[in-house]
Amino acid sequence: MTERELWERYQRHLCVVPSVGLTLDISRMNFGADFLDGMRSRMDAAFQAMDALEKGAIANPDEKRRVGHYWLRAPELAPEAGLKTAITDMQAQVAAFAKDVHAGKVKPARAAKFTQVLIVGIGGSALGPQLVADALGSGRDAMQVHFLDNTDPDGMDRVLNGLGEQLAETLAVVISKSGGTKETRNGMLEAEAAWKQRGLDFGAHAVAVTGDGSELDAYAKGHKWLRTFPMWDWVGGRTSVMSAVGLLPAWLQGLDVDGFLAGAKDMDAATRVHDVAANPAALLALMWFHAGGGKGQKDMVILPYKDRLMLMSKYLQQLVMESLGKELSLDGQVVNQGIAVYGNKGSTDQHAYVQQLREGVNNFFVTFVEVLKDRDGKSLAVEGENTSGDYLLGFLLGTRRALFEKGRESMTLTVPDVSARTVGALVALYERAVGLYASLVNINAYHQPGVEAGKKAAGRVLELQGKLLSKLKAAKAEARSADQLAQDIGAAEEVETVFKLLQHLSANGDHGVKRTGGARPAEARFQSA
Ligand SMILES: O=P(O)(O)OC[C@H]1O[C@](O)(CO)[C@@H](O)[C@@H]1O
Repeated sequence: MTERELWERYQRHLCVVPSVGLTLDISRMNFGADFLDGMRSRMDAAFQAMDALEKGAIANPDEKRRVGHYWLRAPELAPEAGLKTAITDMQAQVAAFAKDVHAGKVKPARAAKFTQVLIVGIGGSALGPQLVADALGSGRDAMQVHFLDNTDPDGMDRVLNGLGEQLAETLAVVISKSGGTKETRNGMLEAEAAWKQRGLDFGAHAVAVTGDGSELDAYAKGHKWLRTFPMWDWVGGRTSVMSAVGLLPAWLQGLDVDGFLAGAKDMDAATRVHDVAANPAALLALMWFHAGGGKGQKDMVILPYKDRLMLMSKYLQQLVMESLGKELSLDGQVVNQGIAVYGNKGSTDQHAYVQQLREGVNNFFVTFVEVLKDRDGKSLAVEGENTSGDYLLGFLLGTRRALFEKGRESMTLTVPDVSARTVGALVALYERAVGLYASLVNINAYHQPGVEAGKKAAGRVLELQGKLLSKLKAAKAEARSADQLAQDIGAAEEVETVFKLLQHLSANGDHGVKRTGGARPAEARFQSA
């Protein structure tokens, strides 16, 4: 194609969303002239499924749940008055609470005000708040936000020790929809211990966001925490950033929550239309289908040319992969669907994996995210009249061209700035695209049965550890091999897990297990010290 023909193709397929100032360029995706027409009936069915979902149909049949994240920014569209009130009440509660915190009406015992927020959560109960905090935050925020999003002891030490004396002015926000996620429970207990160590009452520094009646809810109430805020079964964790999960941290940080919700609402209006050419979510879903043959054969590389959007790929990794990575279709057929997502930020990635994108295995499509506004205020001319921002665009366009020359496909999302409105709009755009794509490939986007297997297996590992420790204590100073110990606890077949457990126990002082003997598994001996 000549440059002129590409320009024509760019204009013909450019999807413009004036309400949020966003455009989606699909001209560098190599779909044929009849692709969009050929997909029309599938797409119509996807639109109808989405319409039904928004009206309150059971869109998550496996869990028999409704899917209501679109109502979070348009409560008036909720199918029942009770749902609408639940949302507006939640919005009012989190806003009022944050106001009281900022004003020092809700205050810690040993400081005039809360100045720091520690969010404890994982997956959808952390990724949204992390994206928003990083995209929109600054040193001038009302409160600074920190995260515990794993059960890694050293990771937690780093954050808690970093807060140090500031724990006295830190508000802990423990977020878990289910209220039973072990990583979050552990983070909460470790945080509680850190507060206690400084003679502080954790409950007077803590709030929870969780489902009514959950373990966390009971703990928070039982330990007289400051407040609990609701989470509902009709909001999925990975689409919860506009529930109290994301709104409470954003309010506390002092971000433009109204703009965030308004951007999403405007994007919802734009992506609700059944006209594919005008609907960027439909076009995204169709391009994903085109690129991967409806089977996820190509990975989605998310490349925002903006530091503030660096967490977008991490956020979309959960949204896309937990939603679309499914073994079974809605009809129960084995389909093993999914699209792998990765990325970081440009132009940084041009000095890392973009080499492979241009010359290596062609198993991906790129989504560039271009942000028109470089910075607040004027820029320095770094070379001639060129600014750093001019370079950033130059690198984006250069990479887009270099990839296209080698037959590697890309799309470009262009937004005016990184503002609350834009981030809200981007979240809403991808939420809708994921839902539509799921319909195109006939899967349930709203459950995550695969995650349970790993959780169950982890439970078994910890059960084995309990047995092992009892045995080691009973055996006192007698050194035994992993094989012998596995037999001792009636788990001969699980000797590899037993060895891994012993290796970990003996590397840490917590349980008093000592390792002697050789470096190879069969030579190692373990005993209670
Ligand atoms: O909010 P919760 O219930 O703690 O769950 C956290 C995350 O864990 C998952 O259930 C997966 O294990 C995600 O879907 C969810 O976002």
